[in-house]
Parts: sequence; C-alpha cells; structure tokens
Amino acid sequence: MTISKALTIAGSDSGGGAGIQADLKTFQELGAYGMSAITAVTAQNTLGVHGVYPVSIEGIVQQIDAIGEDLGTDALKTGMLFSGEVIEAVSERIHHYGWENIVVDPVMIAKGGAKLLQDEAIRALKEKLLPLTSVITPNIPEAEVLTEMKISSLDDRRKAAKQLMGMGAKAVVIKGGHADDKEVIDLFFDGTTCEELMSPRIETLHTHGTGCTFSAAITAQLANGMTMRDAVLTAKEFIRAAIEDGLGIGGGHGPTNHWAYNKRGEK
Ligand SMILES: Nc1ncnc2c1ncn2[C@@H]1O[C@H](COP(=O)(O)OP(=O)(O)OP(=O)(O)O)[C@@H](O)[C@H]1O
Ligand SMILES: Cc1ncc(COP(=O)(O)O)c(N)n1
Repeated sequence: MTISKALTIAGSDSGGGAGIQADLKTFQELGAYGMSAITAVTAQNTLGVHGVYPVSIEGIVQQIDAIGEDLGTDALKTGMLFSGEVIEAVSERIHHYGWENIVVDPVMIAKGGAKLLQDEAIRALKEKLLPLTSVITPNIPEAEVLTEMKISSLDDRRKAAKQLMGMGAKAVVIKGGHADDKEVIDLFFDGTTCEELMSPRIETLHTHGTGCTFSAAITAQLANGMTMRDAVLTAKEFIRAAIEDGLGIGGGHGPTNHWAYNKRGEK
C-alpha cells in the first residue's frame, strides 16, 4: 500500500477550527497521512484570537528538517507564516528538499480581525514563496494586498489571477467567500483556463477556518495524485459540505464540519 503524505506549515488554533488543526483533520478525512511544522501558537476560540506566540526560526526549521530528513512529503501547504523571516526560512527549506505540490494559503487576517501576517512579510511572500508555488489561494482582501489593485468585479478577479501567475504561481484560486454575490464564486486559473466555480452562498456565522480547510483539501488531493483542477474541484465540494453541515459549537464564528464530506458519501 502506498501512503500519501501531506505536510502543513502553519499556526496552531487552540479552538481546533482553523490552522494546523483544520488541516490535519482534512488530510485525515481525505486519506493522506498528515504532518505539521508549527509556526506560531495562537490562543484562539470561536470568539477571537486572544494571543499569538511565534515559534523561533530555529524551531520551525528543525520541525521541517525532521520531516525532510526522514518521512518526506508528496504535497505541502503553508498557512499562517507570520513574518518575513519565517517566509524566507520556509521557502529556503522547500527549495532545499525540492518538494513539489506547494499550496500557499496567504493567511493575513483572521475573521475576527487579528493580524496573522506582518506587513513587512508581503515582500518576502512575493519574492521567495510565490516562485515555488503550485497554487495560491487568496481570498479577495488578500488578493488585493498582493496585487495592489482594488477587486470589485469578476473581471478584476481575472486580472488579479493573471497578475499572481505573472509573479510565479503556477495556478491561482481567488476565493469568493468575502464578496457579496448571491452565489460564492471561486475563480480558478491555471494559465490556460479560467473557470468560475460556483456554489450557493450558505447563510451562516460558522465559517471559521474555511480557507484553511479548502487549501488543506487541495493539498491532500495533490498528495493523492490528483490533477490540480480535480483537487480544487474536490476541495470545493469538501468545504461546501463542511459549511452546510456546520457543528454549531462555540459562542462566535464556529468551526466547519470536517466529517461532513465523507459522511455524505456513506449515505
Ligand atoms: N457562506 C459561504 N457559503 C458557501 N461557501 C463559502 C462561504 N464562505 C466561504 N465559502 C467557501 O469557503 C472557501 C474559503 O473561502 P473564503 O473566501 O471564506 O476564504 P478565507 O477568507 O481565506 O477563509 P478563512 O480566512 O475563514 O479561513 C471557498 O471555497 C468559498 O467558496
Ligand atoms: C492559526 C490560524 N490560521 C489561520 C486562521 C485564519 O482563519 P479565519 O480567517 O477563519 O480566522 C486562523 N484564525 N488561525
């Protein structure tokens, strides 16, 4: 039996809805063996981020090396990287191991407004990480920061996706969760085709960690050997089920249901 392996380099969310916790749950549900390198520990719940405790560069590099020198990985994703220094160190290690299937979720601000990436880090993200990226998955505000353009229309999203490809990413998904369209439109662009992936907008407060879960599902499916397009299509179904069958726990923005996609398949 071949084991698909997936690595997440991201922050820890004590509340379990976002960050490495969401990633590992998603990897497990999609049949990939999950591994992690933690970049920062957050004290967090559905009400917000109450504290951020960055891990030292040495500590992050040692975690990545522990995996690189022994287990290896078939795909990896990055989430909360927090600083330019972390981005540089992580990019250098990815390059060193020659890893492929690199999914970059450019996490900048938590739903509750807490800053998860320092401003000075944007340059490192563009210069060091984007050239190694197989797919980048910004939400609309993140795509605006990276491209320095205002994104209002669907056409703006297409232009932004092209610009991000020009910066080195091999594919782009601009997620539509933050737009006010009736349907949620995630724009997928791989250099040749530009596709609008539509699904009904679900009226719910419980969308904590949707971006983490979506990018983790892409990572797991790339580790499983799927093409980029198929991995993105599965991730869209995975997150749709996870939001639709929300758990309704916590007093604020609750987590999604990482069991939902497989539970539906069992029926
Ligand atoms: N209300 C919703 N109904 C249906 N799908 C949604 C909804 N909100 C988000 N999604 C889906 O979830 C995924 C993540 O989108 P979103 O734009 O919320 O990312 P994000 O802001 O990075 O998420 P987060 O920061 O919460 O982790 C996308 O595939 C999007 O289509
Ligand atoms: C450790 C960590 N990583 C990512 C997010 C983004 O998720 P959200 O925007 O839903 O708060 C988060 N809140 N915490």
